[in-house]
Amino acid sequence: MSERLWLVVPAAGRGRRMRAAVPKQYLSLAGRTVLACTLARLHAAFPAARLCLCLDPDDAHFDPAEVPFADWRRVPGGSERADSVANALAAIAGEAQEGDPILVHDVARPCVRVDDLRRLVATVAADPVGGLLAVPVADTMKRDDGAGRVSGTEPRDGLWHALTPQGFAFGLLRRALHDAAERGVSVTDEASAVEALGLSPCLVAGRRDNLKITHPEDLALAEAILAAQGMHDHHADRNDSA
Ligand SMILES: Nc1ccn([C@@H]2O[C@H](COP(=O)(O)OP(=O)(O)OP(=O)(O)O)[C@@H](O)[C@H]2O)c(=O)n1
Ligand SMILES: C[C@](O)(CO)[C@H](O)COP(=O)(O)O
Repeated sequence: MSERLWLVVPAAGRGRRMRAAVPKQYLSLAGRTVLACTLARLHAAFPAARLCLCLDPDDAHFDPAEVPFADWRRVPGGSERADSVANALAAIAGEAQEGDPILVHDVARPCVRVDDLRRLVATVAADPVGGLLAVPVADTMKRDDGAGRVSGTEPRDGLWHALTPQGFAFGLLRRALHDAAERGVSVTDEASAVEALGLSPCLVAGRRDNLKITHPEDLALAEAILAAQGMHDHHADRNDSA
């Protein structure tokens, strides 16, 4: 499976909400960078996959030594996350087959577990549309009134947090992102572009500790999660990157 698997890792963001001196993918985590941690997890799960790493063309922090994959390429990021992913798909258009599985995973999600990665790939490989890792909402959800007060409580039955990775066939995903861009539909994940085609991706229940490092407090959370995950995945990562 992983021989023909393409991994697209959007890593061209500026990390504005993190308010750090460098983009958040280059902050230190578990003795490495966030980027190195995330790529190590992906490589532990899919060592033979082909990696498209979306980077800001002006990225001055990237170190190619942090990439454990044998077959990888750097792809210019775009103005939005969806543009970065679309650029990656355009970069492999001459090699990828319509049905090739594309797995898109945020570089900002270094705590994803190898088991979840492999379960998602196996599930979407057998699904006619594709799908995403997600977790059911566990908190009561409030909508604000724009002035810092509650305007109402949203029903949470059937509500999920979309995570990554998200997996779809190359042809479908490229068409979905192109159509969304053509129609001016803003999408913040791959699944919403596929939904805009009228399709329904499958939800694959994942772990709640698949945190997206977004705000300053998230880095310490990620450190604690990786420590709590112990030698299992961490050992696999270390073995992988040794
Ligand atoms: N033009 C962009 C914007 C984001 N990303 C990537 O998409 C993922 C999710 O985006 P987000 O968490 O919003 O990262 P940033 O855009 O860097 O954060 P912010 O919105 O706070 O600036 C990240 O891995 C980020 O690097 C990307 O590849 N290209
Ligand atoms: C793709 C994603 O991680 C799913 O939750 C999320 O949509 C990314 O959003 P961001 O604003 O680009 O971080």
